[in-house]
Amino acid sequence: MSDNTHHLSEFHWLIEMVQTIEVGIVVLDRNYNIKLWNGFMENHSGVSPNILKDQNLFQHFADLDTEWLKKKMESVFLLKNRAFISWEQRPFVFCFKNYRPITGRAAHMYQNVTLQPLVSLTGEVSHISMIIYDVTDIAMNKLQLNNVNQTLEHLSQTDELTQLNNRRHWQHCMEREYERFSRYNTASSLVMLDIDHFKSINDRFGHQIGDVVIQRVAHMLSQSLRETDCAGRYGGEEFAVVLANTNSKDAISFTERLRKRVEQVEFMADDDVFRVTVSFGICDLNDDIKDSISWLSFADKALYRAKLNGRNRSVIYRDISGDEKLH
Ligand SMILES: Nc1nc2c(ncn2[C@@H]2O[C@H](COP(=O)(O)OP(=O)(O)OP(=O)(O)O)[C@@H](O)[C@H]2O)c(=O)[nH]1
Repeated sequence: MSDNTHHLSEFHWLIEMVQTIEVGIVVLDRNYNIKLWNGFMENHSGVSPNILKDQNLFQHFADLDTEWLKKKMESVFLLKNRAFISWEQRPFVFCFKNYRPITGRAAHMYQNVTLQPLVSLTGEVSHISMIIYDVTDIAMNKLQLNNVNQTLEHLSQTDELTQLNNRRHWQHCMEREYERFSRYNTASSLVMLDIDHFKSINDRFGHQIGDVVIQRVAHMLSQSLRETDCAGRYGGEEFAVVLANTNSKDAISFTERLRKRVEQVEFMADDDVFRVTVSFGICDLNDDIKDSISWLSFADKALYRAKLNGRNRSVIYRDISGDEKLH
C-alpha cells in the first residue's frame, strides 16, 4: 500500500467514524453556515446533510435560541477557547425527541454541548465545531434522585397526620426566626395552641375521631396563616406558630378569629354532633426574651394560664401578673 493510499484510507476511516459515532458533530463557518452535519444529527433531526450543506444554521433551525447561542459562538471565535453548555444550565440546544427505551419518560433529549474552535493551518479560527452529547440517561437519573431527595426531605420535616411542620423542623424554623427578628428588632409573636379537653374527645368518640379533630384544627390553622408564618404540630393536640411582623395586639386578633371559627365547627361521631374549643398562649418578642427557649416557654406559660382561666380563650404573656410568671 502506498503512503498516499494509506493516508486516503485513514481519512476514509475518520469520515466513517464521524458519520457513525453516537455523538452529534456539526461544523460551522464564520457566518454560521453548516459545513458538516454527521449521521447522529441527521438521525435525530430528520434532516439530511445534503439539504443543510451551506445553509445558515439559525435560518434553518428557527427554534434555536439564536441570540444566546450566537453570543457563545462569537466568544469561541474571538477568544479561540472552548465553551461548554451543560444540560443543567439549559436542558438542550437542539430540540430532539427522546427515543431511548430506558429513559422513555423524558420527552426530549438532554444534551451537553461543546463548542470548539477549529484552527486552520495559518492559525486562524475560521470554523467552529459543535459536539452534542446525549446525556438523557444521566439527566433523568439526577432529576429522579433530586425528586426522591426532595420527597425524603419533605417527609422528614412534615407531620404525617396534619401535614404541618413536625416538631423538630418547626423548632428549627422558630430558632431561625428568633435570630432574624431579634437581630432586626422586628415585631413577631409566638403562639402555642392546644385543643381543650382533648382526652375526653378520645375517650368518648375514639382515637380515630380524635385524629379527625386534630386534622381539622390543623387545617383551619394553616388556612389562617400568611406565607411568612411558620406553623407546626408541637405535640399530640398542641400546635405552635411564629407570626412574622405581628405584635401581640395583632396576634390576639389572629388567635381570637381562629378560636371563634373552631368553636363553630360541628364534628360528627356516629349519632353524636359535638364541638371543640382551643386555648391560646401568645408571647411577642421583647428585650426580656434572651433566647428562643425562653420565647417558647413564655408562650407556653401564657397557654397554661389560658387553661387555668377556663380554656377557650387567648392569653398574652405580658398580661400575666409577675407572680404567675414565676410558676
Ligand atoms: N387521637 C389522637 N389523640 C392524641 C394524639 N396525640 C395525643 N393524643 C391524646 O391527646 C390527649 C391529651 O390530653 P391532655 O394532655 O390530658 O389534655 P386535654 O385532655 O386536652 O386537656 P387540656 O389540655 O387541659 O384541656 C391524650 O389523651 C393523648 O393520648 C393523636 O395523634 N391522636
